[in-house]
Amino acid sequence: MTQTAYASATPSSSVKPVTPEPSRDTPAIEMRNVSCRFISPDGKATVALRDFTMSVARGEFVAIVGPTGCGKSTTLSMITGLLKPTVGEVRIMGEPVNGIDPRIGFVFQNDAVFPWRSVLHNVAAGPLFRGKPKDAAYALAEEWIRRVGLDKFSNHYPHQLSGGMRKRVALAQTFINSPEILLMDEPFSALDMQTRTLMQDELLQLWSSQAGSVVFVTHDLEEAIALADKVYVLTARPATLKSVYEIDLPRPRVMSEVRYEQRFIDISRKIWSDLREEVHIS
Ligand SMILES: Nc1ncnc2c1ncn2[C@@H]1O[C@H](COP(=O)(O)OP(=O)(O)OP(=O)(O)O)[C@@H](O)[C@H]1O
Repeated sequence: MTQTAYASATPSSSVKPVTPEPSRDTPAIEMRNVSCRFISPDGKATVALRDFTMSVARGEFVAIVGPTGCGKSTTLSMITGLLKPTVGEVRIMGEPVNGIDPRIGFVFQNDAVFPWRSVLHNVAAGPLFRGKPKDAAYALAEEWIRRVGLDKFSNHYPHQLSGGMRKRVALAQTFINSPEILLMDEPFSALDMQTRTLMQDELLQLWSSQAGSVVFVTHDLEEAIALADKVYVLTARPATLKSVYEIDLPRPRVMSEVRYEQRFIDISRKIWSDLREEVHIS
């Protein structure tokens, strides 16, 4: 585990020139000295993020933790292009963010499933929307439904499924589009502990079968450490980057076991001592 001080983040002079076909070395996501300020209708300013720098490599799994309301979701919104930074720059595969990018997939706390569509129609919606022929889209949807263990529930509607099953639908809906970048905002926080552990295992299996990068926002430090290659710790609002930890736990990781390993406990203790100060401030 190595800790990188914020001040030692890569300087902006090392930004590589934009090329039509970025090399595999170009980070999937780069946020350089990004700040975000909201102005309310009565003119009050809220600084949600200040001078934030992050680089996510191809295929890397990054988790972001920080006190409530510090600016974690705001960070994801800027990667999606839904929100523009007030200051600084966000790049995707070496190019400035320009609107909604089809290479990016999302999974949020609330399931983005259509309640009036069956599991099959929900999972097929993405490929159909992207212009895939109907037969191919439904065949692919069936394949993904099988991969997330819902083959017996293809014709069920979301209200007939448990929270964990709906989350599986959400994962199938996202992974079917082979996203190069996956953004996850507290995706499992509404689930009970046991289902949550199963879903974390499932996520790691799906992620290791594709070459995508993940940015995973969570309140749960143990979840962040168990899943990620790197954990970014944010300060209390206005959030700045406090520290970055590389998580050197070997893969594949088994969620129900990894938390009991001594190395995991040591890493948790170290990062928690950093995060605790911020949670107390907020
Ligand atoms: N559109 C907006 N307009 C005004 N203020 C906003 C807007 N979006 C977020 N904020 C404010 O910016 C700050 C950061 O919000 P954000 O949702 O990014 O925090 P968070 O770390 O994801 O929170 P949580 O941990 O509670 O999910 C908060 O104070 C929030 O009220």
